[in-house]
Amino acid sequence: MHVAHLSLADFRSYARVEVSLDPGVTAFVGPNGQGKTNLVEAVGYLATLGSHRVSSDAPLVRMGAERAVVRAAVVEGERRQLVELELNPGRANRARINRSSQVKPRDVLGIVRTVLFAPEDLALVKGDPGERRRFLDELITARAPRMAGVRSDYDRVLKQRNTLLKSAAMARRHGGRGADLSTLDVWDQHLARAGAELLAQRLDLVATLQPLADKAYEQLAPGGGPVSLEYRGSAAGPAAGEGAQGPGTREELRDALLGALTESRKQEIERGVTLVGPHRDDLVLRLGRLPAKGYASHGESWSYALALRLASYDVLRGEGPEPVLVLDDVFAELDTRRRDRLAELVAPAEQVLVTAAVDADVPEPLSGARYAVSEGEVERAGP
Ligand SMILES: Nc1ncnc2c1ncn2[C@@H]1O[C@H](COP(=O)(O)OP(=O)(O)OP(=O)(O)O)[C@@H](O)[C@H]1O
Repeated sequence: MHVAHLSLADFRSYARVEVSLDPGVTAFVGPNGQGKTNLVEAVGYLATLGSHRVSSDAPLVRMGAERAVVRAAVVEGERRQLVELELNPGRANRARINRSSQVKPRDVLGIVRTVLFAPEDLALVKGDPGERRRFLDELITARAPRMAGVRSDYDRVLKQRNTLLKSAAMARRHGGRGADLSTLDVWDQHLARAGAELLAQRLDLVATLQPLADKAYEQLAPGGGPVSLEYRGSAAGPAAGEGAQGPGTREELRDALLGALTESRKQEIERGVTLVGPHRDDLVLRLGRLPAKGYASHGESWSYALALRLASYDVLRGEGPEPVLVLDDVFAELDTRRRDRLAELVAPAEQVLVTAAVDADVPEPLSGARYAVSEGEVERAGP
């Protein structure tokens, strides 16, 4: 698939901007802070309903404006669809497909598919487990958009369960008899059901990613691997991910989560927080025998992050419409060898959007359409 037209209103620094795009490579080039990333961030938002830079929508709305609108014409084979998202921080966002009446924002997921490479990706390797969970969850949602609903169910149940545990912990600390925990069993059931679904998808994804990430790393840094991915579940036992060879059944995973919740209940009531479940899990990335986090060099960490994104691209491309590749400011961060390898690997994709401060940062294999971005103006600069 490719994005044929992007239209923004009050998004980030843009009051209004219209950009027509062709398949193949398009580079947005211009000095720092001119709005290049803002453009590709909007494309990413259509694919994930989130930004790769911020966790809330408020910074995406132009300062002083009330709402932002992101619109795109998306072409998949013979089919052309128009997707529109209206961002209303503090209120519900709205969405439309083909100028229809309103749909739920989640209904647009799957129309635009992206794999986005950005300097922030280094945190996949060096950052906290939350970064890697987000990576996995965004990818499982791109593979199966209905997972957006499962994720939000899980988050909602977790929040309610935590509120209950917190009030129990507070009551204990203040010498009371403790809060009414009779509903905890019900929350456990809900949490285990949504958690098992999430876990099953994550385990399946990790098994699918593993050989692809290893191959991608070898292409980027020959001889530097192997890389291996291990899902580390907070609920002990193979069914829940610890040392798992493959995903267990939903029932096995649900039972493992329920068992772990029962085991840690006393501690959870003391601490006032849910201690087991997919929200506490991690993806351990190894390079050779060592964990990449804490051991890999800066260059190796970069190669690892790029390999994870390339593997994501392979997964999505193998299962559905080809995603748009977005490379936001990554080439300036790489040495010549890695930069050339990456460029060769992504060049054949149906659509590649690149941002760079100067022309020289766009490698040769990615020569294509150019837009100059300066002071909020986006102008075709070639060819
Ligand atoms: N909500 C907002 N309202 C108005 N301006 C904003 C908003 N969010 C970001 N900006 C402005 O957008 C600019 C940053 O744009 P962007 O991140 O796209 O830059 P860039 O061209 O990619 O730069 P670099 O090469 O440094 O990454 C900054 O000047 C910032 O002040």
